[in-house]
Amino acid sequence: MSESDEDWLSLRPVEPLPNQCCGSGCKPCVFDVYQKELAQWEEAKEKNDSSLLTKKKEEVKSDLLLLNSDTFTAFKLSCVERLTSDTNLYRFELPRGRSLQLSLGQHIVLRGMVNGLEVQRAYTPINPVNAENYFEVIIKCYDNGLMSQYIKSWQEGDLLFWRGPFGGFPYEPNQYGQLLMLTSGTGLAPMLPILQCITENEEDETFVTLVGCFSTVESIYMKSLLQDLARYWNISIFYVLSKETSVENLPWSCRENTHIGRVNSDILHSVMDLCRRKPFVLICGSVTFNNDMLSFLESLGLQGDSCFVF
Ligand SMILES: Cc1cc2nc3c(=O)[nH]c(=O)nc-3n(C[C@H](O)[C@H](O)[C@H](O)COP(=O)(O)OP(=O)(O)OC[C@H]3O[C@@H](n4cnc5c(N)ncnc54)[C@H](O)[C@@H]3O)c2cc1C
Repeated sequence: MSESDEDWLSLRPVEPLPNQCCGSGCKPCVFDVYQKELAQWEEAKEKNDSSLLTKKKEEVKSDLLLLNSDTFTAFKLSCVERLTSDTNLYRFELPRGRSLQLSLGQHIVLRGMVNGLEVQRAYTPINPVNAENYFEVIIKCYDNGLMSQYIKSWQEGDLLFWRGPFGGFPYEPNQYGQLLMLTSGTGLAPMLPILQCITENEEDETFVTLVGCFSTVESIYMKSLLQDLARYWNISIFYVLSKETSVENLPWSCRENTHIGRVNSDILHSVMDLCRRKPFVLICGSVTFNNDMLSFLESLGLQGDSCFVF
C-alpha cells in the first residue's frame, strides 16, 4: 500500500506529554511504547507499507492471562461503593472462575482520556490475590487531578482499560518474624492483600503491625475489614489521625489504638516498642510520606535494607 507524505505524517505516533505518564516506573512506560511505535512507523514508512502499523496497538485477549503489560484490556465496572467523600471502591468483573493472577502488592495501570489526551496512572488492587470473578481498587479523586476527572465520569457497566501487572513485594510465609506497615491514605491498598494472605495461611506465624495515617476517623478506608483483620492473634492496627483534636472525641472502638497528630519518630518509636520482634518495614504513601518514614526509621536505628517502599 502506498501512502503520500501527508498520510504518513498523520499516522506518526504522537510523543506523550510528561503528565500522561503514571510515574510509577512501569515497564514498558508510555515513553517506551512511543519509542516502539515510532520505530514501527519509521520501518513501515521506509517500506511504504502502512499495513505494518496495524499490529497490536489496541487491546489483546490472551487465553492464559487476562492482563498484558504492553497493551490494554477492557474490564467491565460492575459496582462502585462510596468509602469517603473523595474515595470510592471500584469493582471490576472478570470472566467466571478467573483471577487477575497478581502477586502481592502488584499494581496495574489505567488508561484514561481527558480532553482528548491519553493519561495513564497506577492503581493497586486490594482484593485477595486468589479472588476469582472480580478485582477491586480504591481510588481517591483529586479536584485538579487529570485521571480523577475521568474517573468521576464513570458509570457502572462502563468498560475501562487496564494493563500490567507491575512491581510487587516478594513475600514468602514466615520470611520475616514481624512486618511493620506504614501507610498514608490509599497507601493502605498494597497492604490489604498481604494481610489477607497472612491471615488465610494458618502456617504463617508472621506478626504484623499496621499504622494507617488518615485525616479523620471518617476518612479511614475499609474500617470494618481492618477491624476483622485486627481480631487475628498476630495482627495489630494503629491509626494516626492528623485532623482530629482529641482521642476523647473518637468512638470507643478507636481510642486505644489511635494517636492524634502527624506520624513522627516518637509515635514510630512507641509503635516499634509494641512489635514482638525487630520489624521489616513496608511503606506506602506520597513521596513526602515515604521519605519522612525512612528518615524517622533511620533515626530509630533501622537500616534501609530492613525497609521496602512501594
Ligand atoms: C505504584 C502506584 C500505585 C498507586 N495506587 C493507587 C491506589 O491504589 N489508589 C489511589 O487512589 N491512588 C494510587 N496511586 C496514585 C495514582 O496513580 C494517581 O497518582 C492519583 O490517582 C492522582 O492522579 P490524577 O491524574 O487524578 O492526578 P494528577 O493530575 O497526577 O495530579 C494533579 C494534582 O492532584 C493532586 N494529587 C495527585 N496525587 C496526589 C497525592 N498522592 N497526594 C496528594 N495530592 C495528590 C495534587 O494536587 C496534584 O498536583 C498509585 C500510584 C503509584 C505510583
